[in-house]
Amino acid sequence: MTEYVHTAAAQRLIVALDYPNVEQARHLIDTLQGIPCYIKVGMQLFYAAGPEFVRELKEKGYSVFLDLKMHDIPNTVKGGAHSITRLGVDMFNVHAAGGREMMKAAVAGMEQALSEDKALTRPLLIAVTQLTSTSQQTMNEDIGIPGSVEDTVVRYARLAYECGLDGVVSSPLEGPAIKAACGSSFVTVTPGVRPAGAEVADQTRIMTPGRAIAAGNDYLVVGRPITAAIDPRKAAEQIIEEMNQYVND
Ligand SMILES: O=C(O)c1cc(=O)[nH]c(=O)n1[C@@H]1O[C@H](COP(=O)(O)O)[C@@H](O)[C@H]1O
Repeated sequence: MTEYVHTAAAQRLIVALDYPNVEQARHLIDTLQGIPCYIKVGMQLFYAAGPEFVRELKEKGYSVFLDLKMHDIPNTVKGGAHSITRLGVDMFNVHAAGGREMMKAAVAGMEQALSEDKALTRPLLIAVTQLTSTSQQTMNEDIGIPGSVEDTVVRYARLAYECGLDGVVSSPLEGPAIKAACGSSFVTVTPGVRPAGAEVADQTRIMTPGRAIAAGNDYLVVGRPITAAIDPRKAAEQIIEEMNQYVND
């Protein structure tokens, strides 16, 4: 098989399979065949399709981000991280707002699974900071966290770093401040990506794919600009081409 033309860029695109059933998810996967992108399975699909579909994606050779955003007491999150790691995913996440003990418990659950099954590869464990749908006003007035979104995101990122996590989910806007605080190898996974002119919908902190990569972010999460496009493959390829202009390796 010939290698995909923009492999390095494609591997940094995480396509969010936000679908209600396996049939629709499989259809998109078939449409994207040959593009070496990451696939994200979130709550909607996982609660409908379960771990079996995650295994199917792994068998098809995809890198999988299981986005269940755990946020619970440390013991429960430890158990969740253990079960998720055993599934063999490549990336999963918890909410940084769960705090230090909860994030350390997630690391412990993951490490326990890795020590029990040496065939597993260590996944990236990522903390959600402030959701990309959250505006400054919502964070200050509804959630009740004072200050700027960027300061809050960086505070969460530092905490996640101290707890031994591999990176954070944030908007692409905060990527440079996170890297400055936690180092360039601390991974930034950034939803809130919208090609110029695309429907913004419920996202508030957004950037275009090219700018998000140029800002130094590692992975871009894109859902509806691909899944709701008339031609999803073309939409994905256009995003990858735009990313590719700023990818150096
Ligand atoms: O953890 C995530 O993936 C996530 C965090 C966040 O702050 N914002 C956010 O949009 N996401 C996810 O990223 C995807 C974005 O989808 P679109 O807005 O359709 O591109 C969705 O699957 C969200 O669940």
